[in-house]
Amino acid sequence: MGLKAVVSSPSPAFSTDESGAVEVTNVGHVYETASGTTEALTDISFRVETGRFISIVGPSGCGKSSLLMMIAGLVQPTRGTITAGGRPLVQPDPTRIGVVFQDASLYPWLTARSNVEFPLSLRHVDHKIRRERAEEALDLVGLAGFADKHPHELSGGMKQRVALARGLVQDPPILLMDEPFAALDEQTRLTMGDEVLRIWERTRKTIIFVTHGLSEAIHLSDEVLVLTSRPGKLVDRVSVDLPRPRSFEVMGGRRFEELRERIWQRIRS
Ligand SMILES: Nc1ncnc2c1ncn2[C@@H]1O[C@H](COP(=O)(O)OP(=O)(O)OP(=O)(O)O)[C@@H](O)[C@H]1O
Repeated sequence: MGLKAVVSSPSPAFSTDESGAVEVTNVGHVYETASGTTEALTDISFRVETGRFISIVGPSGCGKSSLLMMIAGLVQPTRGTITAGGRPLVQPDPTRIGVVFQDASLYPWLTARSNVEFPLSLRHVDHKIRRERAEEALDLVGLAGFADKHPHELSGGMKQRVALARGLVQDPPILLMDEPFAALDEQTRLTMGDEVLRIWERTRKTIIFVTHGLSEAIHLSDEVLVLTSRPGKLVDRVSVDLPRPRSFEVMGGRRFEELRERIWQRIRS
């Protein structure tokens, strides 16, 4: 089986497996454009252990997406270093890091299956294996019966599931998600959050999730990283000490409110 299912409990307190670890050390990024320079991020350092679910929150424009793009190897930091699985990433490598963006970015002329297969076709993976892996990934995201549909035949939530399947198809130990559900209605968003948790508990990938939703960040994560406004700096790491599964009662409780308040205060400051 390509997409490894792990049956032990999620969120180990300590993991010696380095494959899904992410280490960001003194990272900064300055964009240089014709109209001038923008310092997006400054001096960011943190480590994420294998199998942890981390969210990144902060005001608009504080550099959350830039940070994720750097971890993915899509943008190079202008300062500092980033390692994934103990090694630097000088270019995108979907076998090490899968990425899911807000916009599903599916090819409209391809079926769901072919969209998911696409990164494997680029690597000239054998047709039969490609198909098997794509179907396995679609199954994992709950779209087993929809492989032959085209994007226009799918709802917004289903398109995001296809994008998630595409991010998972090469079974990377690390998955980066940049506001993946921001364009969805609230109900679909909640369902998708539960889906991601189910997949995370089954596969135990390291997940780094960017969101504007503080409740969403608390609901999903082991830890929430809080960035300040531009240039983004890491001002707090909030450990979410709520039991899992995060039931309706847990999410409506006093501790949840305390965590939300702390994160909100840090963002405002
Ligand atoms: N390619 C680029 N060229 C120039 N400036 C950029 C580029 N990408 C981002 N920026 C600038 O860098 C800063 C950080 O942008 P980024 O998109 O990383 O922030 P963000 O926290 O993800 O924002 P949002 O929450 O609104 O999505 C912003 O001021 C943005 O305008």
